[in-house]
Amino acid sequence: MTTLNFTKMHGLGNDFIVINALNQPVTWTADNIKTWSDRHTGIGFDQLLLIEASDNERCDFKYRIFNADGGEVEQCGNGARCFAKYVTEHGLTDKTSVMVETMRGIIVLNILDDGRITVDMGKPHFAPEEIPFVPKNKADQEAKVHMLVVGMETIPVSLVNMGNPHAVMLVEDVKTAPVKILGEAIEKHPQFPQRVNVGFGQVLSPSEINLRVFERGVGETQACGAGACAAVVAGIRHGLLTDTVLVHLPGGDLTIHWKEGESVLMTGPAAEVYSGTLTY
Ligand SMILES: N[C@H](CCC[C@H](N)C(=O)O)C(=O)O
Repeated sequence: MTTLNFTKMHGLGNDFIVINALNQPVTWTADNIKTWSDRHTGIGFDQLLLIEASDNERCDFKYRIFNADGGEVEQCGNGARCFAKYVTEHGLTDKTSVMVETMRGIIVLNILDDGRITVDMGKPHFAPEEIPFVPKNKADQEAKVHMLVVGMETIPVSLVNMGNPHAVMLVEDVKTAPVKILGEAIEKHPQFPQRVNVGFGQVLSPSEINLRVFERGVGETQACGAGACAAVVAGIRHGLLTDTVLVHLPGGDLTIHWKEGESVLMTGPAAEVYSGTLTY
């Protein structure tokens, strides 16, 4: 039998297990992750976060992210805040600004005096090949809003890569949005070769939105940091939002700041729940 020490954490109800590979040997399979993420047969989580050493001398750590379905992905905003809380409160660093190597590049985590964390999530990208998204034709290639054919419906979506792919749509009321049905259909839509995270945004004012996210490889989560960044960036690009927006997610609120040409900054809380030992 193999054992693994883990710590359960969450960012606004988007929940994780954090595994420190700096002080224990770590080997697993995608099937192990699927079992562990199950809320009946395992611990239950949306993503598994792995702490490793970075080969980049500018970085303090390497941070890897695995969805509940076992797939490794490029970005996790709520997870980044939990990562920052973990490495500072478990004695892995005494810094309050931590540079972390991820699959998509370097992110910077800043712990604030009030315990919240601001994450520099990097710059958004929009070109179809950067999402990635396969356009139907030249007009689709150049569009700012893509008309996605989903069954008998045509859904207008804005596409943003935050390190990971996001398709964002506007809804009248998040409470009645068909998140599961449309989320499932769009996540696996053939025009997204790496699948996609699907955001349902309701504009309340130029500085405030409601948002629900159906996450790639997971399903609807209580919150999605990268999804909040993607929704705000899309709203700003369409002239609907100002450069600093309060995002209300089912699990709580995030503050997102972005100006054209800059990195997206996300600020919010992180919580530790318990530590335990996996045996497998
Ligand atoms: N929950 C994460 C996003 C995970 C994205 C993952 N579902 C993907 O496949 O990209 C967040 O707070 O940013």
